[in-house]
Amino acid sequence: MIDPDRFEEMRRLLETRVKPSRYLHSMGVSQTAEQLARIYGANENDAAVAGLLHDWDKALSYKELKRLAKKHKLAPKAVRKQMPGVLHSLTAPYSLHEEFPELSPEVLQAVGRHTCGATDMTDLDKIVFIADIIEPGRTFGDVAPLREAVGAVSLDELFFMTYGSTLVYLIEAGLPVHPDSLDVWNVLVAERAERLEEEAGRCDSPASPDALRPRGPRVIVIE
Ligand SMILES: Nc1ncnc2c1ncn2[C@@H]1O[C@H](COP(=O)(O)OP(=O)(O)O)[C@@H](O)[C@H]1O
Repeated sequence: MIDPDRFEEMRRLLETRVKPSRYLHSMGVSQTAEQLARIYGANENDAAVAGLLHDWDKALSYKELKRLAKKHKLAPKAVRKQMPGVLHSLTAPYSLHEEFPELSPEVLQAVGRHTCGATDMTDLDKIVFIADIIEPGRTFGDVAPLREAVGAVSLDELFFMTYGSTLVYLIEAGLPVHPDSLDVWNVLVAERAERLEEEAGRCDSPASPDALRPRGPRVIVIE
């Protein structure tokens, strides 16, 4: 738990570290992540802190990011060379741990996964990833359906939609995609198929045993 005074200190340090537009984006991600955590029952303090600090390493040059990524073995050479834009998320847990040793592993992990995700995302990881895309300051891409889906669909479904939209965006823009992202996507597709199958098993589809039961209140079960 980061207390309000410490949060305020982190906020001020971020403001002096990154450019104004990045600072505003970070404030938007922090607030959006906190709201998502409230809606989906995750830790609001962790979400607000991870959202605030997720772009901490955007202040570093590509040269420095590549050096850190190589030092900590965070990305293969092809990724360091072809898509240096993803490196800030991978290096940030190391930089933030040095700067703020009290940050929990959960918060550091969510920061580290905010760009490319992972095959085993926690709810906090998903929340920070989604907040980065849908915070109010984001104007690019078609984020409206994602914003409309908040609270109307499960967190897993919202993350599936958000991850898919970032991949579509990258491909349509002719940009390279991190090689691990296809693994992430395939896990999300498989997990979603399981969820849909479970849901279909619970509702009155012709294939479900429920559909064969008599309609109307013929039997009242009192538990
Ligand atoms: N899976 C991915 N593979 C390769 N590049 C990606 C991937 N996801 C995002 N990017 C790119 O990485 C950069 C940083 O993305 P991100 O961290 O989401 O944005 P921001 O730092 O503005 O919050 C962007 O240029 C984005 O297009």
